[in-house]
Amino acid sequence: MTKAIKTGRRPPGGGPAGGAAAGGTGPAGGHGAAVSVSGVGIGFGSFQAVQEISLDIAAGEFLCLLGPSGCGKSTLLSSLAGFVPVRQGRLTVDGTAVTGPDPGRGMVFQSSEALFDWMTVRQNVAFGPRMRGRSRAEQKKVADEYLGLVGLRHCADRFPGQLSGGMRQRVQIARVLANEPRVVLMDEPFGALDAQTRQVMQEEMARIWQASGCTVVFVTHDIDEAIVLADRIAVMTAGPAATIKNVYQVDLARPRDDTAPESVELRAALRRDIGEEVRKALREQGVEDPPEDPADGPREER
Ligand SMILES: Nc1ncnc2c1ncn2[C@@H]1O[C@H](COP(=O)(O)OP(=O)(O)OP(=O)(O)O)[C@@H](O)[C@H]1O
Repeated sequence: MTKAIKTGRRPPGGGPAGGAAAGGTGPAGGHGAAVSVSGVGIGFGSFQAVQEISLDIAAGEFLCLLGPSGCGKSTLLSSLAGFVPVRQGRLTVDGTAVTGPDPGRGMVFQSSEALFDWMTVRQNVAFGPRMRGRSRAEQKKVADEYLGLVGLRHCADRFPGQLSGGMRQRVQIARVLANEPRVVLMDEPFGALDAQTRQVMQEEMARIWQASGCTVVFVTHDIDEAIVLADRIAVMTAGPAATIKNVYQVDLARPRDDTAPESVELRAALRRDIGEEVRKALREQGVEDPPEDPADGPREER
């Protein structure tokens, strides 16, 4: 039986649910790492963006971070990437403290401008292996392997500017995976795509994740996207000093059926959580009577 279970504020670091290829091996034999976020606070100057964040993410798990705009999702992801130091608490990957960027933690951004426009698609994907001193033959082999995984081997000799937005995002994902990361951090990677392409990319992402065996931390505004992709969904409170409001286990068979009663129930719970936080933020901004249903308020979630 499938079910969605609210596991509360500080869940134990249980393994992935839903029968995914958790901890499996990818095309290059990679596998996910366990990520621990323990009592983490992050700030900028006098501003405390997030505080007391604790999450244990199992090796090979797909965790979605969901929350109102500006609550600190990207900030937490940037700290996991090693770009922003934490002020309080500790971040570890397989028990080793995160102290800076590392190729073992790959980041996929919302904008595919991160690609090198003057390089072909294959050269973009081969960039990491090239930097690591792999031979030309190995670079090509790895690039073609990951381009195959994202369904773009036929585009290897094209330039990014000759591809659609969805294709460019797939190249970005292949480029990150070619570094054989054990953790992939994704910051609204499909946020700039049209609805149809986004849906296709979500299906592709589920397949790529299962094939690669990576641990994924995926930031999104989109409740439906989180339900399609996640083993667990961590909902953040509104900032400043945002923290984890609730964590939901998504024990739904893959591919996900968004009309299943459990999906409908989970969507309602997530909308309620986000709605409460959006209304709280609006009240703090001086809006006296924010709308009851978040769907009537700012479109921070779907
Ligand atoms: N470099 C920085 N300097 C100062 N404040 C920052 C910096 N980066 C982020 N912030 C602040 O930290 C808070 C969290 O920002 P963040 O971008 O992490 O939120 P978010 O949840 O990812 O938002 P969105 O969903 O809109 O992308 C915001 O108030 C933002 O203004």
